[in-house]
Parts: sequence; C-alpha cells; structure tokens
Amino acid sequence: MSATTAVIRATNLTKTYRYSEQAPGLAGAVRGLLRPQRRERIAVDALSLTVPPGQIIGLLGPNGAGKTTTIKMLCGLLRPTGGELEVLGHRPARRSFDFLSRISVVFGQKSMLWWDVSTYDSLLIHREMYALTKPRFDAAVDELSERLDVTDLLHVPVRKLSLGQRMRCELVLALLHGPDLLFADEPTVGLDVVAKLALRNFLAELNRDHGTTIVLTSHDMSDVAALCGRIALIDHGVIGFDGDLAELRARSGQHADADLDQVLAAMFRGRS
Ligand SMILES: Nc1ncnc2c1ncn2[C@@H]1O[C@H](COP(=O)(O)OP(=O)(O)OP(=O)(O)O)[C@@H](O)[C@H]1O
Repeated sequence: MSATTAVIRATNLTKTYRYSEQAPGLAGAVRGLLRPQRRERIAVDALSLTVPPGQIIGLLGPNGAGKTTTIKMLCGLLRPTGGELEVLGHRPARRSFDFLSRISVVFGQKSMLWWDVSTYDSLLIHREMYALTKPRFDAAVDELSERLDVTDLLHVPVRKLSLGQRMRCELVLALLHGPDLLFADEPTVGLDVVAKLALRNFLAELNRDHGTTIVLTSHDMSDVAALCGRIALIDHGVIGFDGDLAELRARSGQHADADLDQVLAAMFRGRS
C-alpha cells in the first residue's frame, strides 16, 4: 500500500503532557501557585500506525493506556509533541475545512446534540457548519434517520430521549456530512443488548455500504469481536499488538474458545 492511499499514517507519534502538581491543603495550593512542581507524562510514546481505507480497527487498552490521547491527535483536537501524522492527506492539528468535512467523532459518554432543542435543530446548525446544500442535507437526513429508525424522534427535545434513542440521533448528527473516517469512542456504553446490537449493525452497514473507515475504542469486547477485523492494543502509549482476533488469542496463550475479555486480561496481567 502506498503512503498516499492510507487514511491514517502515524510515525513515532508522541504526546507528552506537561502539568504542575500541588501538595494537599491550603499551604500546598499557595506553594503550588508560587513555586509550581512541573511534571511531564508521556501519554503516547512513538506510536506508529497505518490504516488503509475501509477498515474497522479497534483501539483497545486498559484505563490510562493512551487511547483517548491518540484519538484526539488523530482528529486534530490535540497537537502532537513529536512524530509525523497524516490523516486523509492532512495534518490534523491544522484543522482545515477539507479535513474537518471528511472526519467525524461520536462519543458514548459525551453528547454532541443540544440538550434543550430537537435533534433536527442541531442538524440545521451542522448543515450551516458544513455548508451542505438543501438537497444534500435532506437526502442525508432521510437516509440516516430511516437506517437508524429515528424518523419519529427528530423533532423531540433531546432531553426527553432515552439513552439508546439519543445515541442513534448522535449518529445521525455525526454522519450528516458523509465523513470518510469516523472515530467512535465507546459508542455502546450504557446501552441495553438490543440497542447495542442495532448500533453495531448500523456501523457494520455504514462500513460496508459507504466504505467508511472506522476507528473504534471500546471496553465492550463483544463490539470489538463483532466489528473489528483488526485490533491494536495500546499500553503505556505504545502499540504492543496489532493483528486480528485469532492472532491475539494465540499471542495471549488462551485457548481457542476464550472470549476477548479473558484474552485481554491475559495480555494486560501484571501491568503496573
Ligand atoms: N490533560 C492531561 N494532563 C496530564 N496528563 C494527562 C492528561 N490527559 C491524560 N493524561 C494522562 O495520559 C495518560 C493517557 O491518558 P488517556 O486518557 O489517553 O488514556 P485512555 O487509554 O484513553 O484511558 P481510559 O480508557 O481510562 O479512557 C494517562 O496516564 C493520563 O493520566
């Protein structure tokens, strides 16, 4: 695969957070203000990753492994401290209009919809943001709301929706502009098994019918097993494994029927 065809090409991608630490209590707070204790934490450590178009890749790792930091750099929310990064031929941190028009992010734990108004009102705002023509906007709303079964929910204030209903509306909003690359950060968190399956099927169809590349982070191993042909395990800011589920099982030393939870627990056992 040539470098230009990759959707994501990261080489030695690094992020070091600089922060100041403060001792407990009022005295500590005052001392922290006068003489701050500077600290550094390497959250992502020379990570290299190439993702071709149309792939669904699962980014897995224990808490604090560096997944969110990686995703924030990939979508341009954080500027890398070092390394090379190209996403859809762009440097994400520049946040060009073309780049932002071709990516999207959906968070299971954070709503992108306006709480007190209807989903449709949020969609109208996104229509302006992405400069979509009326025919393109109408066609996207029709297709997405039908596929996600939210046609009757679009005009209901978001605060009145159940979590499962809201997540489906979040996806309509996230996909309105037809991105080539979707970052889905824990999209099924808190959903019941029916809602989870519906969302999972939708993501699989989106990938199959539109060729959308999907980067999924999830602690729900059944999502990953069902959707991701490729799994990258991040720990301490580096990729320790990159392959498919069968290879991961073999590497973990677990038996062939072991579920992904058991496999990952074996891989991360003993980490500090
Ligand atoms: N703004 C920040 N300042 C300092 N350190 C940070 C900051 N954000 C994250 N970190 C640290 O960077 C490391 C990686 O954090 P990150 O949130 O990327 O992990 P994660 O894999 O997404 O974890 P989780 O699964 O718990 O969401 C952690 O040690 C975290 O404490």
